[in-house]
Amino acid sequence: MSPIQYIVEGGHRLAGTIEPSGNKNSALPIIAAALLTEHPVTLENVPRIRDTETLVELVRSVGASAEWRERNTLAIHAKEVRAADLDPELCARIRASILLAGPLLARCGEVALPPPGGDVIGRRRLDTHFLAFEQLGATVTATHRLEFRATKLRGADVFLDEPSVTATENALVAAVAAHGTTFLRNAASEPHVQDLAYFLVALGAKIEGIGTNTIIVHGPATLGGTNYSIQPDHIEVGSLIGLAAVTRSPLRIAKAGVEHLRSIRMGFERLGIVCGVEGDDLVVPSGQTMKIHDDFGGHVPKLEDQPWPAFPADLMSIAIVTATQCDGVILMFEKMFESRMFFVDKLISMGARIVLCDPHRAIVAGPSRLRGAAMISPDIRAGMAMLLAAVAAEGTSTINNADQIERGYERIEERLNALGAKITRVPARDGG
Ligand SMILES: CC(=O)N[C@H]1[C@@H](OP(=O)(O)OP(=O)(O)OC[C@H]2O[C@@H](n3ccc(=O)[nH]c3=O)[C@H](O)[C@@H]2O)O[C@H](CO)[C@@H](O)[C@@H]1O
Ligand SMILES: C=C(OP(=O)(O)O)C(=O)O
Repeated sequence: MSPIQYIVEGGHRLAGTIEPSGNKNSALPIIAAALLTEHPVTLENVPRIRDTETLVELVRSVGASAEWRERNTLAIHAKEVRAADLDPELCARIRASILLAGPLLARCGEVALPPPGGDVIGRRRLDTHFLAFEQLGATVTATHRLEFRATKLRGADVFLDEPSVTATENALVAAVAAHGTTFLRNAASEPHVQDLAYFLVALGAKIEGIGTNTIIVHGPATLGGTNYSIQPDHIEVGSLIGLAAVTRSPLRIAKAGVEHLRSIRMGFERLGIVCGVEGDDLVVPSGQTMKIHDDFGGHVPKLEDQPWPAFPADLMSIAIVTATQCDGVILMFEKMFESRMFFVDKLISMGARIVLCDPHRAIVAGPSRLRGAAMISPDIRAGMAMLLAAVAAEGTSTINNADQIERGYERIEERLNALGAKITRVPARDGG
């Protein structure tokens, strides 16, 4: 695949209706969990993005069939699987390759995985995965490969040392195959963790406490096949709210999955952006005040991310670029990842007024006029934040390494152009 560059002519107002794709971070664990059953599974509303394409290649490499039926429908049949010879290069492309550990351990009794990749946004520990697998009766050896072995997985009362999303997902899948009841305490409860749990229930698993931080699994389940539709991507919805705000454009985000948007809407409301709900559509009117709400007594407010149901870490970059267009001062506090904020340098060179206090905190003072610039996308969300800045800026911007954006957002230039943006997608000339 040749590297991709976006050339963006900024300053155009947008309008119209856009539907979010299926949730990337649901699709990935669900595709991996389809390996748990020997019966056919059909998944609808699967985002056709680089991360899902890579995981599909990995799923095929362990002996399952995986065919795209329509653009976003994926049929998987894992009649037989072998947990051997996973391609290190494919595993290193995505964080989600670690999600093969749970289903392959359950199906094959052992698995050796090359280390996962994913966004380079700070240290990404796997200790919580190891803790959960060990408590479920597996032995774990982590050297240049991650090796998991269990002749029999046993239900256990597991207390996760942090509510890690992918560790909860791996533990949940393993618990479905384990003998006895498992309690997963201090579990992550993000919409994608819930989506995976509902998929497992559709296969025949018995799970209580979905959406809470104590998940109870009664195993082992006798699993069948299913047809399952992936939920809309709440992170994409948040990105589109940011897009509407920075371009001062009216947008309707159709089929937005509004039940999962409370903390996201609350975060944007702090920036003076208020969305309406009509059925399952989210409406972002133009004419927002874009005035940052001070804390009581006129104190400088802050927006911080935390595990669900709080404001999600994957929207922090989008919130920062949005705040540059709002009137007032706000502290943006990225609590979870230590390298996600460095991209603000680029926003500063475009004219934004931001002080990066340390790797976790940035003060944004707005509004400021952004000018087009040459950028390189470091990760999915910073890349999307740069795209928002470029669409809002005066003049032309280039974003190299746009492949990163396409790891998480499907046909984004085509879909934003349909709203009135001017983005051209070309092979990068300088390899960036
Ligand atoms: C494929 C996938 O689903 N990736 C998502 C998943 O990654 P992933 O599952 O890798 O992320 P984790 O939930 O494990 O943790 C993310 C980071 O937050 C830290 N942490 C976590 C919990 C906590 O209470 N305190 C804390 O500081 C962890 O130490 C880690 O550095 O969840 C992240 C956090 O929502 C998202 O950014 C990723 O998009
Ligand atoms: C960090 C992300 O993805 P991953 O965990 O797959 O790298 C993301 O979706 O923002």
